[in-house]
Amino acid sequence: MPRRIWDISQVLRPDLPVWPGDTAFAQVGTWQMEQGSPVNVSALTMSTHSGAHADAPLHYAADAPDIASVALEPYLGPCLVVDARNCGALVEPGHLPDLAGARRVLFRTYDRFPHEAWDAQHTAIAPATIRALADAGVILIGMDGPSLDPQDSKAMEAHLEVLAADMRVLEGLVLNDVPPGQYELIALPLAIERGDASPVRAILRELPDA
Ligand SMILES: Nc1ccccc1C(=O)C[C@H](N)C(=O)O
Ligand SMILES: [Zn+2]
Ligand SMILES: [Zn+2]
Repeated sequence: MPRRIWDISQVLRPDLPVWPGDTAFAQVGTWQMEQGSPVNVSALTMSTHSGAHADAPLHYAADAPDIASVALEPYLGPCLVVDARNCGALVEPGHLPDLAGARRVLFRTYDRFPHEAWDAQHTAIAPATIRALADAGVILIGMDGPSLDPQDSKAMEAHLEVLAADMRVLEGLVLNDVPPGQYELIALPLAIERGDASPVRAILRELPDA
């Protein structure tokens, strides 16, 4: 019996909601078969933070590693999905379940992911929660919201806690159809030189039978 896969990625498309003022996703044909080319080739324009993506430490620290330099281990392996839909503005330490030794934790904050419109009021992760996860040995934090910090944050406190613990980040995941529990995460970033982030094709897969 094949292990079930949940695709937790957003579809990258021209009307993809992006951070206010950020680069819209665009795709332009450069060679087209309908114009006699033997192949179709296109060019993409997009924010590094489009859709489901992995932040590089470079995003929140000017001299920190780019996305091409980070080790890949955090982005694949056992993972805990947590239902954090009723936490209000911030996921606080008191909202954490027993992590059961999880090294990768994904937070679901939406009943239904807002595919059609940017959510400026998205739930964020309290800095104290990041610290509690780091103290528990977590190496990767993911969420369905577009940022660990509130949209109007200037201090970027959650990201700076991630930096202090050298944790890795996934944002913009789609967790609508994923029950809380244990999975295998696969969400590898592209090796983009000087990249402050990279889109990922993120999936969860049923764990193999014990
Ligand atoms: N596109 C941006 C432009 C400016 C500031 C933030 C963003 C974000 O998308 C938030 C980002 N994903 C983050 O890691 O917090
Ligand atoms: Zn980001
Ligand atoms: Zn971020």
